[in-house]
Amino acid sequence: MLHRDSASRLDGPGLPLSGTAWNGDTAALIETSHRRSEGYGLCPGARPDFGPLARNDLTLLVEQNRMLHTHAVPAMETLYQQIVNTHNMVLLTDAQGVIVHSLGDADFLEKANRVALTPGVAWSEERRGTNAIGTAIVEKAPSLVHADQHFLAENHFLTCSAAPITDHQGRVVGVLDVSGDQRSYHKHTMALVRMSALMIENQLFSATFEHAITLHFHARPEFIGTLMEGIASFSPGGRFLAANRNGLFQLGLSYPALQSHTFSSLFGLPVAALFDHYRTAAPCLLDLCMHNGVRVRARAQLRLGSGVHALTSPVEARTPVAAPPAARSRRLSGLRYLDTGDPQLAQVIAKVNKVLGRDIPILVMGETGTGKELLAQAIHNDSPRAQGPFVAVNCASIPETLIESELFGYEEGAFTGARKKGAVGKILQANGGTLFLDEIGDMPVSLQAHLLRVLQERMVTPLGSGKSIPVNVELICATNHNLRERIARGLFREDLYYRLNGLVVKLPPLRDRTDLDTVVRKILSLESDGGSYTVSDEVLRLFRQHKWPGNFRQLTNLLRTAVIMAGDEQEIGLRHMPDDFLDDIDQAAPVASMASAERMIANGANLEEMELSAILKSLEAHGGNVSATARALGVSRNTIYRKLPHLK
Ligand SMILES: Nc1ncnc2c1ncn2[C@@H]1O[C@H](COP(=O)(O)OP(=O)(O)OP(=O)(O)O)[C@@H](O)[C@H]1O
Repeated sequence: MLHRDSASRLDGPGLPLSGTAWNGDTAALIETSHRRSEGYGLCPGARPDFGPLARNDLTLLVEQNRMLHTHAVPAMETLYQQIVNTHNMVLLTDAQGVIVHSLGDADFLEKANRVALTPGVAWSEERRGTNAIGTAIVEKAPSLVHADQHFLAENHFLTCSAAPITDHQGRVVGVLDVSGDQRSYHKHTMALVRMSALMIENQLFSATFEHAITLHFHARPEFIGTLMEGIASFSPGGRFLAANRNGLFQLGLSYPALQSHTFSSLFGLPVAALFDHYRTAAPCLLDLCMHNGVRVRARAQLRLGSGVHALTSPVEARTPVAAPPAARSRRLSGLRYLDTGDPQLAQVIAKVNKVLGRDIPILVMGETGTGKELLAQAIHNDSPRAQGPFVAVNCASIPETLIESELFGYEEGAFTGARKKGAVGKILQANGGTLFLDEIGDMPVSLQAHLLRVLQERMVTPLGSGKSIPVNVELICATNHNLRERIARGLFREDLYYRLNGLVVKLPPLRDRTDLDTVVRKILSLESDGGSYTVSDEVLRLFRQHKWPGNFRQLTNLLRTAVIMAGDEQEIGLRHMPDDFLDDIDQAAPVASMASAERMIANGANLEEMELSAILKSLEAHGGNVSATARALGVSRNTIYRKLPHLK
């Protein structure tokens, strides 16, 4: 019997895992494969002598397949433990079917050697006729070749189950196979091989996309973290990079089709919202709606720079947020980058420049998203401590019970649940560099005295320890609260306030900035990796009128989406704006239309032309939707059709 993968697609493309699910047209497949074998000039009765590779060539082969070998061996060993003493062996081949590694039962090895089931020997169809390895490569699907289904008579004593191992582009990079005495055939072997191949594929995927944002998702939360989960990777800017086999299946798109997608176009959320989600105290699984309307639950991992940061704890989540991709961080690195022509900001930068390296604590005030953290990072980068660490702690996102140990660290056994060897607190981690305490206004009052003591004594005493450690950090704090008001309400210690506010600077909200045009150009260039996108005059005018409650965060996300929407068009127009922005604009429509009407009157337009222009603009803003346009303008759909009959 030869079976090809025709598994039910209920749970995923590589599953279900029971051995009963293969019901392909096996006779036809065998026949086709046998015909191919004849076409290669092979003869069933022949005993071809295809000797293994010389030792040096085998070493080279293993080296060429180093990554596959490294990630496959642990899975092979686990698989072998399942079938030990069943007269079988586990084999790994390269993409051409040459055996790279093998593990086997001693009593079967002698027989296996007879037919050269050993490293260095090729098991492609061209060399050995119909066989599970070679046929899996040709068919790009799991294959089970049993007894006399093998083309060569000398292989009839074998039963072989093989599954191809593919990379993130669906290319076969190797084959995993279990071969044994045909009398030892077991219907579950194929399922085990398929599971192990999937495990290897996922390992390879993780290693390939080590420095990417990775989303683990499934419609059923209990499948996250299992072989069934979909995995998709994105660049730090949100561009789709790759998905594993189950990820492609759940997304319902091929790898080439996914190339033009982003995190936001696939999961309906800007990638920055992912960061924000994990800034909360106890991030739960994300609830996302995919582009095809299917709801999935998800967990994200951010792997930027060195090390893996699972976005499951607020502290871990914070560090990567402060570590944007290399190119971007360079451009956003210094205070000069932030000076884009707004006089209020220029003053902030001038003040900050004067205290750089003077050991004066800086308190940055400003609404959410005005760039407080970016300013703190720029101060650090321009300071004499630039080579030291920059450690950011968001006091609002760490649960009250954890903040003390996060900041001050703890000794082994300091409290129930403490890690075996204790932990170094954030303050000590920042030693020699800068400690950025974001949302300082939210720090619990009970801890404020402890922090004040550290700042005054410049010594940290980890929880549960009698030893104080000297510490040298530059402190920058940020808040969007009015701290004086909090002092009056007894929520913030006055003595700490005076210790923190060496220099107080206030970042202006985006709506008050006079350099919006430059800011937009800068963000567009960043978001398109140096591309030459521009925004239309009309969009810029609306930007100037908008209140921007989310400030830079909102503008950055909006332009990121708009760049993707614009694609090859270089000018971003209203039609590229997200719906929620247009809804806000619609509410401010009277102001907008009055401004354009004034301009048109100045240019000598008559009433009819102005009316037509208003309709066309509204149509553009509503993506050509006549009903929405009519609603926004307070006229009937018929009126629109009467004015623009070509729409009918
Ligand atoms: N001047 C700027 N130019 C370009 N992008 C900016 C600028 N300032 C801030 N941003 C972007 O806006 C987003 C928010 O910035 P940041 O986290 O520094 O703001 P914040 O004031 O600390 O926000 P929050 O109070 O919510 O923590 C980030 O993605 C940042 O890169």
